[in-house]
Amino acid sequence: MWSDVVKKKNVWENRSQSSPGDELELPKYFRTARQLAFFLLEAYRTQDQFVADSLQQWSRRIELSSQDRRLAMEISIGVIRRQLTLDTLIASQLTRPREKVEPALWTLLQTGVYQLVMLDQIPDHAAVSETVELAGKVGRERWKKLVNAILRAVSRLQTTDEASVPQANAVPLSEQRFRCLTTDLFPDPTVDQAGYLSRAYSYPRSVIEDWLSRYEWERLLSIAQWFNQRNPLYLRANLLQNSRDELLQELQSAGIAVGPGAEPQSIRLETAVPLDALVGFDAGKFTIQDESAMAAGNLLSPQPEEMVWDLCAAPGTKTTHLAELMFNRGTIIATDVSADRLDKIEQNASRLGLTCIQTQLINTPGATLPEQQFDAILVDAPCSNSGVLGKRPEARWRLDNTSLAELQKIQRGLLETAFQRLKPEGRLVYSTCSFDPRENGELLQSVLTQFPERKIVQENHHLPGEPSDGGYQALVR
Ligand SMILES: C[S@@+](CC[C@H](N)C(=O)[O-])C[C@H]1O[C@@H](n2cnc3c(N)ncnc32)[C@H](O)[C@@H]1O
Repeated sequence: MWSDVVKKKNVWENRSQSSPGDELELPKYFRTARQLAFFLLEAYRTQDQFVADSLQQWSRRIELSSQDRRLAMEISIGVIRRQLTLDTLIASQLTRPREKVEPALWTLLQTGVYQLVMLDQIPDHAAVSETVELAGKVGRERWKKLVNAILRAVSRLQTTDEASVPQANAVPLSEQRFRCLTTDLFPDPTVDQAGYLSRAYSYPRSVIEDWLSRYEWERLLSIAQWFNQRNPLYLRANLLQNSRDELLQELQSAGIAVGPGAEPQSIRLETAVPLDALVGFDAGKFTIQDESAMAAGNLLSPQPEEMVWDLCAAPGTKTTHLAELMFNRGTIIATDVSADRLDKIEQNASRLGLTCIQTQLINTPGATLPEQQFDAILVDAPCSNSGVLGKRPEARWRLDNTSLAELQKIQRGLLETAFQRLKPEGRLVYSTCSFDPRENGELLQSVLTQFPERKIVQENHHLPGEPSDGGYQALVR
């Protein structure tokens, strides 16, 4: 899967380890949101397991209302995103060094502090008492005293005052809304911009320094905030099943707040809606896809009867878009290195009623690359995911130059292979969900020096939040 190509790195890896035999036992059933959140975070810390994967693995053990399930997701994803801010708050109230605190206890403190500081809807007394109680429920009575003391101390750090601009005592809550603390916990943003952004918005300092070299302060504040908040989701209407207007009307009649997006097929969901409330999904009327990703298919604009190669295709969100644009006529060879994820392309194609897609596993012994020449090729390369850090909470902690160098090698190899299979009059789209020029335009330009007959004819640069995910696409002829 895509994550195989990115060096796995656990941000907690330097912490002291629990003593042998001291492991927490996984509950038979998860019956509270906070308990589930805690174990999701522990699975991430100890096994480097993504929250979404643990949820899938434990689905039979989860006995929660959809509201509690959402709270568990909010806390676990929020803690992964905002851990540097939470750690700063916790460490400021501890008298002993962090290494002397059991790692699982630290996780529990993070969940409590997240509820105290970041969740307006949870009263402080509930955040404290529920977290203390959870310590007992996971069999760690001895943690209760410290949890109670630290959470109460963090609660006292908060004031009811809010600021509208960054300052050393201000925790960002939403765009131009900051919670003031009684003391300056973060670096002064007028003196150390990178230090403030890194600590208060929770990003590795090296990432912030890189962004600061490319973007002005105000824009960077918007980007840093955008990745930390809940943002609108987009649907792609399957135009072979219904027009966008028909789908808009159907969703509106079901009481769902929606509006048309900027791409011809896109629909913006104005509020968060559980998937099972979205009428028409099983019937193949739409796919969940960000608007900036839809732009890739539209840029390639494959035509009916063409021979198309989608080189990095799984799980097929873009492949199925290409098939819809071709009115399901012609051939799309959809290749990937992940067999499990290739199955997902077939499931998606079947749900959407698309039959022109042929999947093929590549890079395994005996498997070969497609032999023929293509009219159109999509290279949707594995990348740093820097444009989708909000949707992939773990990704911000994996952004570093070593991973980038590995990814660039793969991206270069994929592009070279693709250009060799492109008909002379053919067209290729290179796309990533990153807004880092080093794996976008700069990389493509350097590959094109080997193919001087090819030229970039259009580039889309999507900055995060303007208006949706960050990403890049280039059309080459
Ligand atoms: C950005 S994801 C593709 C998402 C997909 N296009 C979609 O829209 O659903 C990148 C994909 O590249 C695949 N991949 C990684 N290395 C590859 C390689 N050397 N050749 C082909 N695919 C590769 C990964 O398995 C992953 O599925």
